[in-house]
Amino acid sequence: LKSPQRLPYPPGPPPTSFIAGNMSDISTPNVWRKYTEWTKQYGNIIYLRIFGQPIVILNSLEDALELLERRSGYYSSRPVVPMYEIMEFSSVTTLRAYGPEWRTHRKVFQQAFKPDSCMEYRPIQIKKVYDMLNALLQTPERVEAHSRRYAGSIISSVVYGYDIVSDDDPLVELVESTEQAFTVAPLPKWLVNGFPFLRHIPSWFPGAGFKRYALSIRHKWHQQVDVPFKYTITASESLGGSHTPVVLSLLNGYTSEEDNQMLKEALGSAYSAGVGTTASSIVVFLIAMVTYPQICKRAQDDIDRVTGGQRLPDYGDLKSLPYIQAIIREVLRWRPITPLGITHVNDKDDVYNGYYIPKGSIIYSNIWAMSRDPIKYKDPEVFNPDRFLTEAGELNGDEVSFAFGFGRRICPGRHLTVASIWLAAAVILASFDVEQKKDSSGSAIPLGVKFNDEGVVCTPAGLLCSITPRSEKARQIILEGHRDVF
Ligand code: HEM
Repeated sequence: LKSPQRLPYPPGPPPTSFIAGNMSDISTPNVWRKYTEWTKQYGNIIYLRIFGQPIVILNSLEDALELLERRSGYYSSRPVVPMYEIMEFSSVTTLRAYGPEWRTHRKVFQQAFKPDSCMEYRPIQIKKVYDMLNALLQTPERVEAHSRRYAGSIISSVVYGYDIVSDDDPLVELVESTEQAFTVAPLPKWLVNGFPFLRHIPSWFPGAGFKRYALSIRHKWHQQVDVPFKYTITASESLGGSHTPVVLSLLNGYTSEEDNQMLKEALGSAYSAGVGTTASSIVVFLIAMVTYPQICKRAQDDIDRVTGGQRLPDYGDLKSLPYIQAIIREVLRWRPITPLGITHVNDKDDVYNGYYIPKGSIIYSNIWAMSRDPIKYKDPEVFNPDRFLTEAGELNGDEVSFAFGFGRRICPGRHLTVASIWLAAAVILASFDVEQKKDSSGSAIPLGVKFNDEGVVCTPAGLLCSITPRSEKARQIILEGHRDVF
């Protein structure tokens, strides 16, 4: 038998620089589209090298399932990124190396966000969705901020029992900075990522702006972990009511100093990982509704059939509204928020399909390419929820779970987020007409939306659209419901 090292690496473009390897190949916006294009030339598994670091891109679902799920015992670590290290983001659940501490984090997530636990959070989601509807009645043009607040206030209420009451809440500000740092820090534009010794430069040194930025983010990350946690402990007496915040319900199981720290970090990570992703998915849903008015109308008809236009839909209607569930699956597929997933690393040499995959390779799962599989998803650029329905109008088995990653590192917040997005979509459609904006002469105004094209997440911003109550009755339902739940 040949030793793995003697087998070829998977195919890929030749390096363009002796030292930097394929660096120039990957330094382009929307690089996931480029990787998808490359499959025509190199096949589904592509190999690159950057400053000597092996990189493997998995473009097909089958390969990702084989390596990242079936072999997840040794494909579940994360790369060391110097910028993240300086920020101390290596303590974020998402970025922790595979090992006992990461396992403790996952235990926290399993306890807090497993399907059964998520059922208990539904009253919070309902309350927060009324809040969002009310905000949309007043300032529909601020829809992106309202979606963010909806997503953020669900997590902060569930986890900390802390009510976010305004967009300039300090917790919101903190998480915005750390979220942005999470997405830009791994980019090759930071020299220190290619030359790790630069991390030792003192922050006052000329040209060490990267270090000052990273240290300021470190400080914010520590605050994000500590401040809301302390709030819950200090205010625990007054946080009675129907829901016990996750911090208080789990605290007794994490009493040692190390465990307590893990609990804090995991819950701080939930907030970081769950706000922008959920809010962006709601914005993608709105973009789809404005772009495909006939789909919006069909969904509204479906909801009216179930509610008679006399009330808002809620979780009790989930099964009666499969088309709305199909819309959410299509949202996840059409514009994946993490088009290249979160990178995995293998901790031992491996052989796959006759190719050598060296230990320590950085593995990208090209979720973008998987969502564009032309056999599974005909006309992949078209938003078409029907691809998730059978002829009888029932949901098929494709839950687009690849949008949430793979194996042991699969997104632990997926049950919560799908429920939050579904509810937001159902009540917005029940209450509002979501259409393209018109100027005073009646001409349609372009959507104005731009998707972030670099970094870890691909999120939309700048959406312009018209969101108006469907009727006086719809307005009344929101106002009365809002009064009742608050
Ligand atoms: C539409 C919304 C969301 C999307 C598309 C999404 C997607 C993802 C993806 C692709 C990963 C990487 C999985 C892998 O490494 O293979 C991930 C990890 C993670 N997600 Fe989500 N996510 C969403 C919402 C949430 C929410 C609401 C939470 C928290 C409640 C959350 C918490 C996490 C955490 C902690 C990880 C890291 C898991 C680990 O490394 O072990 N996510 N997510």
